[in-house]
Amino acid sequence: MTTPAVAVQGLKKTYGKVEAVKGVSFEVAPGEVFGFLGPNGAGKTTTISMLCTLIHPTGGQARVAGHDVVTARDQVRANIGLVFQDPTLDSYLTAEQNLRFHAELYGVPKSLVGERLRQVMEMVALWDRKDAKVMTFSGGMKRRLEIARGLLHSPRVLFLDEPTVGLDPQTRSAIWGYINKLRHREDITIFMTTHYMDEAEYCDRIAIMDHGEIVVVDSPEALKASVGKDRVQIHTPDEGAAILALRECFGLEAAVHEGAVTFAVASGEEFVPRLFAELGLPIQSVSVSRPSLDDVFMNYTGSTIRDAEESGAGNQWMKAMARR
Ligand SMILES: Nc1ncnc2c1ncn2[C@@H]1O[C@H](COP(=O)(O)OP(=O)(O)OP(=O)(O)O)[C@@H](O)[C@H]1O
Repeated sequence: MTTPAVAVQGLKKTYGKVEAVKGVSFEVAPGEVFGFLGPNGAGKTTTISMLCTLIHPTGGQARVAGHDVVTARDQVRANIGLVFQDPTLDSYLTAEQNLRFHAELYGVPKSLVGERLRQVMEMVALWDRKDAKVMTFSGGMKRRLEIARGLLHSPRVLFLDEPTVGLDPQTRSAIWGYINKLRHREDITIFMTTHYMDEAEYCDRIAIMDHGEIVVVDSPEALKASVGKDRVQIHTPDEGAAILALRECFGLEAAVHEGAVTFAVASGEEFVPRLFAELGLPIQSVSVSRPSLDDVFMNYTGSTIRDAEESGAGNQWMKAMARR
C-alpha cells in the first residue's frame, strides 16, 4: 500500500471560543489534485496552515508525505511547497533573485539550481522576465512566480491557498493552465483551497467544508450526480406567497437564494409548464439549471456559497484584526 500524500485524523483548531476546524478527517492519494471548497471563514486556511506546520493543531493528527506535522515539522517542510494568499515575494529583488534565495533556504544543491530555475520559470512563462524586479510585475505574474518558487525544491506536495483569488478571469484560467501542466510534468500532489465553484471542477476530488467541518468528500462528477435534481429559480413580486403556493400546490420546499425563489425538481423542463398553469401567481422569469457544484453545496449545507459568504462576512474582519 502506498503512503497517502496527506492523512488527517480528527484535526482540530480552536481560537478561544471559535472552533475554526472541528475535528476533520480525510486522506489525499499521491498524485491527486485535491480541493477544499467552502465559503470565507469555513476553516480552509486554518486546515492548510496546520498541514504546512504554520500553526499548531489543538487536537487530532496529520501526516504529510508520511511525516507528522507536529513531531516532524522539518521533514514536512522539506517535502512541501507553499503558495499562500498573502504574497511573500521580495519586490525589490528580481524574479531570479527571489527564487535563488528560496533555493538556498531549502538547500537545493547548487549544481541543480540553474537548471531547475529555468524549468520552473519556463513552466509559468516568466523566464524572459527573470531579470525584472518583482515590483514591476502584475498580480497574475506575481502569483505565477510564487507557484514557480513553490516548486523549485521539487516538493512532494504543493499547497495552494486560493491560488487565483483577486485575479481577473483570463489570468485565473492561465494559472489553471500552469497547474494542469504541472500535474502532468511533475510527480506531485496538489492540495488547494478555493471558494470558486468553477475551479473546484478541475480537482480529482473535493472536500466541501462549512463551519469548520467537512460535509462531504468525492469527485465533482459523483457529487453532482448525487444531487440528481434540477434547480429551478423564479422571480415573482411576492416571494412569500410563491413559497407557500409551491408547498400547497406541489409539496415543494422552496427558499430565497440570491434574490430568487429556488427549489429542486427531478426534471425542470417538464415541471415549468405545470408551474405556470397551476401556481396561480404572477411569475416574471424562470430559469432551470442542471446540478452544478453550487447545487451540491446547497444540497449538503442548506445555502449557496455566496449566501454563506455574505452571512459570514464578519469573519474577514476578525481575521484581518487577528493578523495585525
Ligand atoms: N488567528 C485567528 N484568530 C481568531 N480567529 C481566527 C484566526 N484565524 C482564523 N480564525 C477564525 O477561524 C474561522 C476559519 O477561518 P479560515 O481562515 O480558516 O477560513 P477560510 O475558509 O480559509 O476562509 P478564507 O477563504 O477567507 O481564507 C473563521 O471564523 C475565522 O474568523
